[in-house]
Amino acid sequence: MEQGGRDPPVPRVAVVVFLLKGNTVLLGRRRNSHGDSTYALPGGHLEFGESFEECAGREVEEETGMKIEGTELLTVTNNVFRDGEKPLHYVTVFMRARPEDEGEEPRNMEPGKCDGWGWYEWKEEGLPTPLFGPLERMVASGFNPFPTQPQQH
Ligand SMILES: Nc1nc2c([nH]c(=O)n2[C@H]2C[C@H](O)[C@@H](COP(=O)(O)OP(=O)(O)OP(=O)(O)O)O2)c(=O)[nH]1
Ligand SMILES: [Mg+2]
Repeated sequence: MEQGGRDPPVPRVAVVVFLLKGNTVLLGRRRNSHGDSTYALPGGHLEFGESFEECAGREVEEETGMKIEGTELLTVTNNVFRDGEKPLHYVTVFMRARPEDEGEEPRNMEPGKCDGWGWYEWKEEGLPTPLFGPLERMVASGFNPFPTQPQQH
């Protein structure tokens, strides 16, 4: 049985990636029983024995065909979804990374799960709507996935 369908249900670990290019992030419109039609980051379930960095690289490649580098941990959030058939609970690990090849464009490798990928500026006017709940809450909290500029002395 799929772990998410366990009875009683258990929290699962997801790893998702802010893939950064210039001042944009990569988002795709979800096709899924929860968060359907909302814009979300590439990512998925942490597999047994995997590091966060390995999971990030694997999920981005599976979903977009792109290889990533400079993968770093940003933050973790706790997310309960009640919009689908069954409630789901994820501890979501947010990473950031850059494309290995900045000139490469993402491909929609899993068209059943995503309508397609695009680069969006990380500011309220630049982001598509609706955003996936966990992402929406991060925007609302003022979270910035970009590296801060080194202090000028
Ligand atoms: N893809 C994605 N998942 C997110 C985000 N925020 C967040 O909390 N999650 C959580 C809820 C998702 O159900 C969970 C797993 O990601 P997913 O739904 O894309 O799973 P998937 O089909 O790619 O998983 P997999 O079987 O390929 O491992 O991660 C996000 O921005 N993007
Ligand atoms: Mg996914």
